[in-house]
Amino acid sequence: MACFTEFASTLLGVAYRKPKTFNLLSNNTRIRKTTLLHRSNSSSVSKLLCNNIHTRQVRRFAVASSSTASPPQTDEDEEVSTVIPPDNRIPATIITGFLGSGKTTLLNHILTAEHGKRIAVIENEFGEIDIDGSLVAAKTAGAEDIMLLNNGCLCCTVRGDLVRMISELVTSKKGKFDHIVIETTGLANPAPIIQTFYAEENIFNEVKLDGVVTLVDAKNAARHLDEVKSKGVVNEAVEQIAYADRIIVNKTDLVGEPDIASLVQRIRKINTLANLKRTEYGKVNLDYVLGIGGFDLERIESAVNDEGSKEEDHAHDHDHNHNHEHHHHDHDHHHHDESHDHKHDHHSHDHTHDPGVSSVSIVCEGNLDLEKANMWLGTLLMEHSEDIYRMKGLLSVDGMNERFVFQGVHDIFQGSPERLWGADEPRTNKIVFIGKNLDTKELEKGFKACLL
Ligand SMILES: Nc1nc2c(ncn2[C@@H]2O[C@H](COP(=O)(O)OP(=O)(O)OP(=O)(O)O)[C@@H](O)[C@H]2O)c(=O)[nH]1
Repeated sequence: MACFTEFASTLLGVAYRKPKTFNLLSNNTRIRKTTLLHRSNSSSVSKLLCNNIHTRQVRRFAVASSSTASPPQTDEDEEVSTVIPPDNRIPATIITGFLGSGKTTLLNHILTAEHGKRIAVIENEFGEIDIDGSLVAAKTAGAEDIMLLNNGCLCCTVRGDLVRMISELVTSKKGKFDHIVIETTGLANPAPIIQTFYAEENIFNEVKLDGVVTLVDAKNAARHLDEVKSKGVVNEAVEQIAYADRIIVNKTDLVGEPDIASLVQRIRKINTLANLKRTEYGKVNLDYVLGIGGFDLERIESAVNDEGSKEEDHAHDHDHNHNHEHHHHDHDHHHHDESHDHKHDHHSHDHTHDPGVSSVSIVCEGNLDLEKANMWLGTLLMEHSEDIYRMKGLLSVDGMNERFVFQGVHDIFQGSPERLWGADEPRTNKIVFIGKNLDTKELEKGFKACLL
């Protein structure tokens, strides 16, 4: 717990201080059962991702010291394992999506479907006080609990309320529900909501973020994505797609195939990590939206491996996969840069179109030099964490027999050694960044410079 306090205070104080160097990985040969989560540290050398923390089959926060030296080995250290410990916290799913995209429709579908899960709902209806109208089905279906946040938007003013509500659920109703679903307002930016799950000790210890599900209105989304915002103002429609683990292109009954196809293409350029489905009235299999594991280190491999080829249950699956095959086989890196698709140069410079939100992937065989990788990734996070919305990766570090998996949201970084590399398995590094103004060439160059 002390560890978390340390983490939390670091977390609050870090934004304004920059370290000279930054250490992410430590090259100890002993790998322990541990899942680490760090936020950028103010010390001159800060480890985000290391394998020498004294953690014994528990999941907890940790902030590494300002020294690169390993702690003394104790008897405890004899127990060495590469297994990421089981996570029994209550999963929480965030449903987001632009105004009218079908969030409540999906929620009703979740609550009325047969899945045997007892679900607690937190609904953020900005300015509305009546949940009866929108969640009739939910109420009659017997959602375990429906809590309403209606005095502001979750992403702006009522995060404290969210924390209180989740705390209330886990203290007074623990054991009475299996899953929390949070429906945001249509104008919410998911980032602060996601960060709540990591920043609040009580929540982090009891509840794990399962995933972000983003509804996209097949008819109106393109217009929202195109919307020009004042400088510094985010385009929520773009942000909601960028942070998603699951994308549901809804209301497909209202538009023709060409429009849907071009929207899907557009979405893919923003977020190559998320799975995508097309639906009418939010009708998806429940396991598509519950039990996602979007922030689980255990699932990093499938996320980065399937990247760019994850449209499900659709006749165009084959074409889509085919189009993306070369990403994994023909090149050692690739990128998707939305900015190439937009011709908004004529906009006056005090307006921005958010064209820079895109995905960048690096896939490259070889072993990373530990020192260099630390420096590169650490500096990247310190300097660009605001622009890096999400990232996932699987690394091959020289001298480390285990694969190293990590995921991050802005300056929150979580990583762990995972299973051993197979004897004949190619030691391939894979990293996917989703973010704003990502400089593909710089990222590739920086990464490759870390290879031995
Ligand atoms: N034609 C059509 N209408 C849909 C579909 N999905 C939802 N709707 C309708 O679209 C309207 C908006 O749906 P909601 O589920 O309330 O959307 P929402 O995202 O919760 O809306 P806000 O909370 O206002 O942001 C409702 O009238 C739904 O019945 C669909 O696939 N096709």
